Amino acid sequence: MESWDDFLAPYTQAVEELKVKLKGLRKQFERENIHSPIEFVTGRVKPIVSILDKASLKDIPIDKLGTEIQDIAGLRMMCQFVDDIEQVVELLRGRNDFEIVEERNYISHKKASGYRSYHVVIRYPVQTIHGEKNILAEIQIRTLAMNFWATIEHSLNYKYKGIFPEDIQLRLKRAAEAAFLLDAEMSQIRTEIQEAQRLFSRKKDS
Ligand SMILES: Nc1nc2c(ncn2[C@@H]2O[C@H](COP(=O)(O)OP(=O)(O)OP(=O)(O)O)[C@@H](O)[C@H]2O)c(=O)[nH]1
Ligand SMILES: Nc1ncnc2c1ncn2[C@@H]1O[C@H](COP(=O)(O)OP(=O)(O)OP(=O)(O)O)[C@@H](O)[C@H]1O
Repeated sequence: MESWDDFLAPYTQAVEELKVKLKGLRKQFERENIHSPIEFVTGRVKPIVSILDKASLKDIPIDKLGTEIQDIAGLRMMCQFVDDIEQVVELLRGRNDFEIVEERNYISHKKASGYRSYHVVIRYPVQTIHGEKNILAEIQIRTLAMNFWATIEHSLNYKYKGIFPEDIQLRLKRAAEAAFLLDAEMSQIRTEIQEAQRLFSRKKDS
């Protein structure tokens, strides 16, 4: 079997390239002075311990890691508003530098934990000195509020090793709903401000 360094090299390459490409989208919106549906982008290569944990949990043989674990290369795109998420997904669907292999909508179908995000799994071609290598990468698209909840829940989960007491589970679910309500309220405020601005400029013109 190849070394971890050799195995992970194309994933590292893909994460670096995709970070540049996806951050580039934000820059294009900024340059054209229009609201960017992308607030910021992060990426990481899955830590080896986490790959091994997932493989053992899901009974994945070592020679199938690249095909069975979809998030060895992971990107995350944070949006201000829930509506921005659909716009980002449309932008991804329109690209021709990778192929979308799966979409998972955990916004309309939230997870039992309360987790919300939109996941897009892509097949990305990495150019290597030995030719093209296709790898899978997972892009998670979420609002800042969804990210706030998921980040804290993830770090608490780590401390509790995945098994929360029931009352904590319930409170986390409620906190996820509170984050979702906050998203809805921010969208509503934005719509009202936009309507007021439209009325104001119409009055000015007449
Ligand atoms: N904080 C948090 N993150 C989650 C939760 N569920 C999923 N995620 C994120 O989403 C990824 C898994 O995405 P899924 O689309 O559920 O992938 P899967 O292969 O079906 O499921 P896993 O076996 O959990 O990886 C995880 O690696 C996390 O980054 C959750 O309840 N809390
Ligand atoms: N797609 C992604 N983009 C950016 N960061 C991510 C992505 N997925 C996970 N991370 C972050 O990378 C770190 C390590 O992730 P790790 O893969 O161990 O967690 P996980 O995603 O919850 O995995 P698992 O599904 O195996 O439990 C965590 O801080 C996690 O929030």
